[in-house]
Amino acid sequence: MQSISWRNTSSSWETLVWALSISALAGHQIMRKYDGFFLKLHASVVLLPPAVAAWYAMSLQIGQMSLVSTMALCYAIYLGALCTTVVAYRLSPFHPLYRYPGPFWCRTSMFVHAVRTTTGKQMTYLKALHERYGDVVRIGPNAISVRDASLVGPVLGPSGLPKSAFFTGTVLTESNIHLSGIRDLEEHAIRRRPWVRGLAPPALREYEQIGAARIYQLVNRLAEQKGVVILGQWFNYLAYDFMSDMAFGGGSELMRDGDQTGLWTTLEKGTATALFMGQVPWLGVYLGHIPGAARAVNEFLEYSREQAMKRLARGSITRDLFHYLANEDLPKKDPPPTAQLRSDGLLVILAGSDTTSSGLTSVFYGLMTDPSAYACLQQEVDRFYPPDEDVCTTKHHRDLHYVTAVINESLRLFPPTPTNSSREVPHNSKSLIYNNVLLPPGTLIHIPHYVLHRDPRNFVFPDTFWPERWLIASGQLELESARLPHGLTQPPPGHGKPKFEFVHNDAAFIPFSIGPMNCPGKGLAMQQMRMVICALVQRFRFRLQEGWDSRRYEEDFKDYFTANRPDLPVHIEPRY
Ligand code: HEM
Repeated sequence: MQSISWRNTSSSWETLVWALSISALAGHQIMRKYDGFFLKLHASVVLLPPAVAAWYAMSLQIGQMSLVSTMALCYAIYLGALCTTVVAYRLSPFHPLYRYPGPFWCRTSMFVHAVRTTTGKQMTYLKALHERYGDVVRIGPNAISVRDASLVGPVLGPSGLPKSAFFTGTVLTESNIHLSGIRDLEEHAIRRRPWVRGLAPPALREYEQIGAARIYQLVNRLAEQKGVVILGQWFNYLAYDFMSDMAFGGGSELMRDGDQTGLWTTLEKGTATALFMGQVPWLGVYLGHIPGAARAVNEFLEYSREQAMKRLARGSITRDLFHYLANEDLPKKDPPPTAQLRSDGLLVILAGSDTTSSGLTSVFYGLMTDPSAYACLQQEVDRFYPPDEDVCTTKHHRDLHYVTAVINESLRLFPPTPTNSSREVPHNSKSLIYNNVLLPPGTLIHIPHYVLHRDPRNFVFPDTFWPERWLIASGQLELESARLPHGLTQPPPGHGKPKFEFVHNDAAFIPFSIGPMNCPGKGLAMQQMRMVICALVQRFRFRLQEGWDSRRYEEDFKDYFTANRPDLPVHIEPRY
């Protein structure tokens, strides 16, 4: 009798295991079809089947276990089957990205890559992967990284692909998302219009005074400093104060008061968490529903939202970027909804401050580690901005060829967004083929700037700071008469060309990205960087702190979507 009941129990469990396994297969198909943010649906798929199975087992008294043990067993069986199904499919030849090589574990879950990003070394990791596996590497179940410059145009250009959900994950919400996270191409184009007006050349001329006031303040503050000065930190403060002027008509005085509330630390902590969430956006959005989760990101988001609300309440005092974002330049047009202004105000700070500051820090690092490049730049600045010339007039900017070359070279070696955000082939599209690379629907494509910029097929001496390459490439300087990178010498006149092939691929230089979702702030960032360089080089002489190992810059340059960089300790001497 006992053996019959045992057999009944065991066959009932068998049935239950089968039912749970089949539910897991169905659950996987539902997840694949509704791959996005469907909290209730996803929660139902994950939680309901084992709960039903446990209730069934308890009601038939299968196994005679406690409720907790029955539930635990049903969840273990179901979730085990679900994970096995998902992983087996992702590893199988039936997966559309099976053809692409890449690390084994990356194929199983996007978490594997997401964890990698927490080291801040995503850019060198991706570079190493490309060196090992080739131009197309599978870095996630549905994600590839591409190192082929010929794909930049098709993927990012005018008829390129929409953005992925990366930014949705970084800001922990899919509602009221800022411009950068809008995935629908038409909606994105409409939302971008005020940004384009507010960052077009006529508007930039209006901002010159706002920018100049902050730069004079920086020069005065640096003149007061004694001993070692952490230059990168001053650039952070400058960029943040300036972008707060642009976004909120003021409200930040880091250069005057220092970072007393730890705002910059919050920003840096926030970007690290945000980058992780960007890789697994569903997790970011779902965590966003839990109060207290992802605190570092939330603190910064809240701070910026508060500033935007204050600015809205105050109205315009000067013509800043917010003036355009709020349609104040088009009196007949209604202002956008407050939620949109709040999220776009936040984007001004996020997109404009850390990036420009990173670019400036890399420029000064490059100059101080290459004294002859510093001397060339000094000469150019002195020619256009002698001591009695106002450094904040932009009238000479178009003639500052060497300054521009130094900026380009710094952004090439140390792009402020080293790996960029990804694009996605829409789920309802057909497979695309670009230059023999097949992109099935739902594929995420990363084109990491850092990797393209450091590929010797795109730039000769890819790891060397050599501003002259930009002048040679644009025909302003002959290779035969150019200063060569450190350690190389020109053959004497009449003895032919230097013994290397000059390789320079402008299409692979994308620090501001390209296409309809590129950086609309490029003009403002370049204007601001030129002003700062001229102002500082006109007034001071910089040198690295003795004993500071300059290799640390490369080693400690980190990719948390925007780049964290070493502090750059320097000595400053006034020139007059
Ligand atoms: C050196 C400085 C800067 C660099 C290297 C930089 C780089 C970038 C890059 C690479 C993107 C494209 C991201 C993507 O493809 O998803 C981007 C987007 C953006 N940047 Fe910048 N940026 C800089 C400064 C600025 C400034 C000063 C602003 C002004 C507020 C700004 C505003 C934006 C905005 C609004 C977007 C989103 C564009 C869109 O989605 O249509 N950036 N930036």
